[in-house]
Amino acid sequence: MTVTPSPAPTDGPAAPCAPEDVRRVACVGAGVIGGGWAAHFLARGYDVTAWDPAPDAADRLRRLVAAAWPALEQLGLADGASQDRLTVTATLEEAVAEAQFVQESAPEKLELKRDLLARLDAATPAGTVIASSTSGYPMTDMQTEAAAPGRLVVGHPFNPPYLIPLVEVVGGDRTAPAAVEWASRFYAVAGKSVITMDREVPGFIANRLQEALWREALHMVANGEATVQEIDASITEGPGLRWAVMGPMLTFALAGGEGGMAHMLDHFGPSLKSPWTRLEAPELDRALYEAVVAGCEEAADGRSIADLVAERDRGVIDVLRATGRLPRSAEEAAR
Ligand SMILES: NC(=O)C1=CN([C@@H]2O[C@H](COP(=O)(O)OP(=O)(O)OC[C@H]3O[C@@H](n4cnc5c(N)ncnc54)[C@H](O)[C@@H]3O)[C@@H](O)[C@H]2O)C=CC1
Ligand SMILES: C[N+](C)(C)CC(=O)CC(=O)[O-]
Repeated sequence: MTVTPSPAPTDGPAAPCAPEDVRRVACVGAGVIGGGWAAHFLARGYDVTAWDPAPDAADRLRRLVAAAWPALEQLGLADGASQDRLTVTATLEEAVAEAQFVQESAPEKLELKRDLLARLDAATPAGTVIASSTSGYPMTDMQTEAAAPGRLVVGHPFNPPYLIPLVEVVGGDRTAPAAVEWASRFYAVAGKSVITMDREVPGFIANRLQEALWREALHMVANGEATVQEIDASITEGPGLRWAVMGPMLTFALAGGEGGMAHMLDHFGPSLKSPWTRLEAPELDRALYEAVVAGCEEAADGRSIADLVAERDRGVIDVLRATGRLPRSAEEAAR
């Protein structure tokens, strides 16, 4: 993981301020992820301006932030942090007019992202870094319409951005390396755990891995080999418990006993040639779609989405505490 210092982007005017001096962040697109980002930045004591074209966006955003707030109080709010520091604006231009950092979280549609990033670039103070939450589009493909593409980066979060620390940062062909460095430093200052990638990779790192798992899960549902509930339990009762502590590489190194990864590879490496994986994604036809949706409803067992969000948030906080990423008690926090 690389987190680098904070020079200004090199093309065009310098960034208006150092990452440490940012006070005002704009969140553009305020659904699940934009709302989660807004909650995170508010909890970290920033002023947040937000814009979303949906007619009910302001109410929806305020509800999302209010629902996240108990979890954020448990994590510990920054001095001065308040939901009152959120301003929802009537136009995109107002949202970004005084922004020192912009996080774009609009729908995952390439043409929409291209146009929106160009519009943001035209409206945002010169030099201010603009990050996209995209889950997979390379910035090279999204920055084509912007007049100053050098300040556009990907800042890929994980749901919910106010609880899951990781953000993957990467630029496109026309991004100034200094903008990538500035964004990485800013996210770190804002309390995120940052992986700065030095090249564009399909799916970044974590989604590339998640998609491999997801593809196999869909194959198993499509072929009736496992139910939705069995798939979820196979992770939450199995490897998922280890993955919160140690990633897949070190976890498997331990599978080699005293011999570590070298023995693990000698022992199990040849089995990678077995046809365990199906590599091609299955056809997401109506039958598979309905099987997955019905399976999730069965797994929810009457719990609403709000119930599940609260349950997830409690669980993630417990895991963060148990693994020492958060203080376990008030005494430990004071030390
Ligand atoms: N949902 C997830 O788990 C994750 C999503 N992402 C990425 O975050 C971005 C947003 O995804 P979600 O929040 O899940 O979607 P969402 O559908 O919950 O929210 C999208 C929001 O964008 C608004 N919107 C529509 N057109 C817009 C425009 N032209 N300009 C600005 N806002 C517009 C919509 O009204 C909606 O409120 C996508 O790029 C997605 O790939 C990244 C990580 C995780
Ligand atoms: C489902 N998703 C591909 C949009 C998920 C992500 O991009 C990251 C996450 O939250 O797991």
